[in-house]
Amino acid sequence: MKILSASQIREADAYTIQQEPIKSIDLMERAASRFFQRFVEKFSSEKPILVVCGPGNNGGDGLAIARLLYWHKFQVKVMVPSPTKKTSDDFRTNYQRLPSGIVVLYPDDILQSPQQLDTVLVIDALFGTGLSRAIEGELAQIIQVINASSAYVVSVDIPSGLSSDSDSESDRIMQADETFTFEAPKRAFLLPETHAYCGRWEIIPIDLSKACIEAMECTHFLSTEQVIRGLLRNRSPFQHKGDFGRALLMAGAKQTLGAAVLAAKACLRSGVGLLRVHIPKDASSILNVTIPEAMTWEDPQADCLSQLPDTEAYQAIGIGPGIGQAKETEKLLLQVIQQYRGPLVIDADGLNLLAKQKDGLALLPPGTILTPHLKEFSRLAKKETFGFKRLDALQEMAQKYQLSIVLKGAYSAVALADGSLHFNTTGNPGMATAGSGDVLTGIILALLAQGYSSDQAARLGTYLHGLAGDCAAAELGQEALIASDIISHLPHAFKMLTSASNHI
Ligand SMILES: NC(=O)C1=CN([C@@H]2O[C@H](COP(=O)(O)OP(=O)(O)OC[C@H]3O[C@@H](n4cnc5c(N)ncnc54)[C@H](OP(=O)(O)O)[C@@H]3O)[C@@H](O)[C@H]2O)[C@@H](O)CC1
Ligand SMILES: [K+]
Repeated sequence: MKILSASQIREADAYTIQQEPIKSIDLMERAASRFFQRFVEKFSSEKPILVVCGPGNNGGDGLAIARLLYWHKFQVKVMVPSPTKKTSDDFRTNYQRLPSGIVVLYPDDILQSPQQLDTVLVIDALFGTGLSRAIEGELAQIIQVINASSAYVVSVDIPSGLSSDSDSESDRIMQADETFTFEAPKRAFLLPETHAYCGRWEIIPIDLSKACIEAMECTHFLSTEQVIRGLLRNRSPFQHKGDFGRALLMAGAKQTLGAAVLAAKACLRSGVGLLRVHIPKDASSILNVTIPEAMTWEDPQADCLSQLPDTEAYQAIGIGPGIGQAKETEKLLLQVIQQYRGPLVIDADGLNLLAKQKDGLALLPPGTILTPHLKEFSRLAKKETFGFKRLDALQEMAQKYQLSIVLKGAYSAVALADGSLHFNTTGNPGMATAGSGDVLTGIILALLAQGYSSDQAARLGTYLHGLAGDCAAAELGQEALIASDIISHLPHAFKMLTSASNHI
């Protein structure tokens, strides 16, 4: 699914108005009535509602929503900007259409007695995608008092003050409990710094022109179930284990063999034909007992990995989980990068060792997959960035070095060599636990060995990892979830993807 920028949405609005054709005010009515339909499915008419409206079309939506609620017996008041403020045409039309029974308040009425907010549900229609600067004055104060109150907040299109495609001033953003957004998700919903402002969000379709949206050039996408399903290959009855690839996993050091075990189990649970694990000396017995399905290759050293095994026989290599940062291991990583010609996935200390090199990224073969979390990404980029700037840096890195990079977190962002960014839609906070990243490496390694391209393996692997985590959390809760639970739910995740549709 495409994630449109604010200007692309404006373009789609304008195209729809012209081509459908439909008047702007009628498109606003359609948006308001779709919002209203969803709102009444979720909320009863018992709680009084305050719709806070800004001067533009988001405020116009708010006024139309207030009218529809009033007609359906909700107790509703509206707040509009002071009369001296400039308002949009469609705002004014909907202001004129407001039934006389609706009480109209001004910002001062609320600022003078903010305690009234504690007993209402607020519908936030102050600013939408037309926000062009930080909010100031009375409406900034309104946001602050609503955030300080115990009001439940449902935002129209986007939390007011949150810019959909660029960084925003954090003290002037409405903190929504829910956001009903029109037609397409907004980028700010997916970033670690801003996603919390939206609360739970959902898309309200308003039938903008499909032809227009399809024709739009886009760089940001949501990895929906439908898209991911299209990536997963069917198995034919005549395929044998040789068809599903041989993978080599280089993982573990003396104190961190668990990482090797987790990555290896996840790899085997993700469809690989054969797996060999390169581990430190004397660790074979542990691996043989915990994962009898895996073969091992023992390094001459007992503390860390130091020597390159014969890599010829493998379709893909995964390196990093638990390997530590010993000098010998650093040398080994560089040998792998420079000598191996198949696809690679690099994680954890593999990334940290890479970040230590002067220009480590330039050494990577095109198509390599990196799976950093935020801190590892900063180390690779050699600078710390935040919000949209981090996203830009991610896109730039993937494009410049022709890599697939999975930036892990809520809505993990998968940046591909073609400059596109794909936000993952599965996963939950229970997965922020030790070993979770090792599991992801194992899954991606298995997919690479099976012949998935690196951009497919990065997106599909990230989705499956999150989906298995969601299955585990549904059964066990988020708090008790450990990385092994993600692995044990991988079969459910694969089955869900190959059976009936459940996720967005
Ligand atoms: N037909 C359509 O297009 C549809 C649109 N829809 C709805 O419209 C919303 C977008 O509407 P919008 O473009 O009017 O922008 P919105 O965010 O309401 O207001 C911004 C206005 O305020 C101004 N302004 C900006 N920043 C400011 C600030 N910090 N402090 C003070 N003022 C500021 C800015 O004007 P400026 O001063 O920059 O000239 C602008 O006039 C969208 O989110 C959706 O809800 C739906 O109905 C579907 C159909
Ligand atoms: K809003």
